[in-house]
Amino acid sequence: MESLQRPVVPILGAGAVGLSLAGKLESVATVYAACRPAHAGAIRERGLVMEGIWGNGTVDGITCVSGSQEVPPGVDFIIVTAKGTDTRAICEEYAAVIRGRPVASLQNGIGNEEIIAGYTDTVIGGTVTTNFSVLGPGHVRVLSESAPMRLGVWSGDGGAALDLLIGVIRSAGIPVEADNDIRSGKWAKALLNIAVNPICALLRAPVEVAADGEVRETVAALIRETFAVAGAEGVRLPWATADDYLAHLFSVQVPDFAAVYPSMYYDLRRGRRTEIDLLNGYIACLGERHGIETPHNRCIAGLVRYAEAHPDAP
Ligand SMILES: NC(=O)C1=CN([C@@H]2O[C@H](COP(=O)(O)OP(=O)(O)OC[C@H]3O[C@@H](n4cnc5c(N)ncnc54)[C@H](OP(=O)(O)O)[C@@H]3O)[C@@H](O)[C@H]2O)C=CC1
Ligand SMILES: CC(C)(CO)C(=O)C(=O)O
Repeated sequence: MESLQRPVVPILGAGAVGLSLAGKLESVATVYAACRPAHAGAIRERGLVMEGIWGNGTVDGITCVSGSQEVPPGVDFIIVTAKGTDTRAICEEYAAVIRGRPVASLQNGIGNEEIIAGYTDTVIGGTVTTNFSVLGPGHVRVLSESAPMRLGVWSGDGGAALDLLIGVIRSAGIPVEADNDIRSGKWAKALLNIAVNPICALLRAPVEVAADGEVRETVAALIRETFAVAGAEGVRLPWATADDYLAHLFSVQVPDFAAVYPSMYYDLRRGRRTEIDLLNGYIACLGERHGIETPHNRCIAGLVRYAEAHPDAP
């Protein structure tokens, strides 16, 4: 069957992550990238330009689309890489493509899979611990891979879809592992984003700032509060205590990403909404529900919301 040899994969919300993935998957799959017109125009004209650890060069053969009518029926699986603030809107826009098909999310934060599950039965949760950025229209850069991609069935009868997805991603040369508790996996990835994304966005600094003597205690407090909330939610994190995770953060993750800027930094720089309410804002909200104090997460979420609302502030 042709689709088994060269699966058909729409990527919804193709920016830094989605275009990089499209560029990599193009060698093994037929890729449709739902992206903005500026990216589509540049890619149609001269291909996708990639640089960094996923390869340097120009990738031809990605089909850019601007609506569900441009995607053929019966796709193999869909990957969502829009910001969490756009998940519902892009699912609505591509509902006809999504319905009845397996859909994977590679987004950060908590809550995307629940939204996607409103549009299809089989949802695959995912995490990607690599740095991606957009350098210009149809031009992306990939840096600093700290852990393999992780994918696991979130809902539905997704075992076969998960195997296919992992096989395709692996054959494209991307390190990937199955995760049999992807709910915890999403929280485990969110710890990194809760720790560094808002701090780097507000301070306009790369990830190394998280280890600075003036900042480190705030990062530690964000994580301690998150562990307390995760415990109340019954989430089993891979680290027994907040201090165990903080040791990993400061010895592995911050050094791995020291020189790069997280996605939230680019959101604020570009005057876009951030994912703060799927990260620190979400922890503050859950903390309130459980009667757990989360002053640091509440405070930093408020600062990010202020910065979102005042994009021209010096
Ligand atoms: N960047 C990174 O290093 C990493 C990011 N992530 C996560 O991956 C997700 C994506 O992040 P990232 O790639 O950085 O974000 P980007 O903003 O670079 O990419 C998302 C793209 O989707 C576009 N988009 C949104 N809605 C639509 C639509 N309806 N049709 C077409 N295009 C649409 C956006 O356009 P517009 O901006 O105009 O709305 C944007 O170009 C986030 O959840 C992020 O947290 C995870 C790991 C690493
Ligand atoms: C891992 C990291 C920090 C990579 O940039 C990320 O997830 C993000 O930017 O949102």
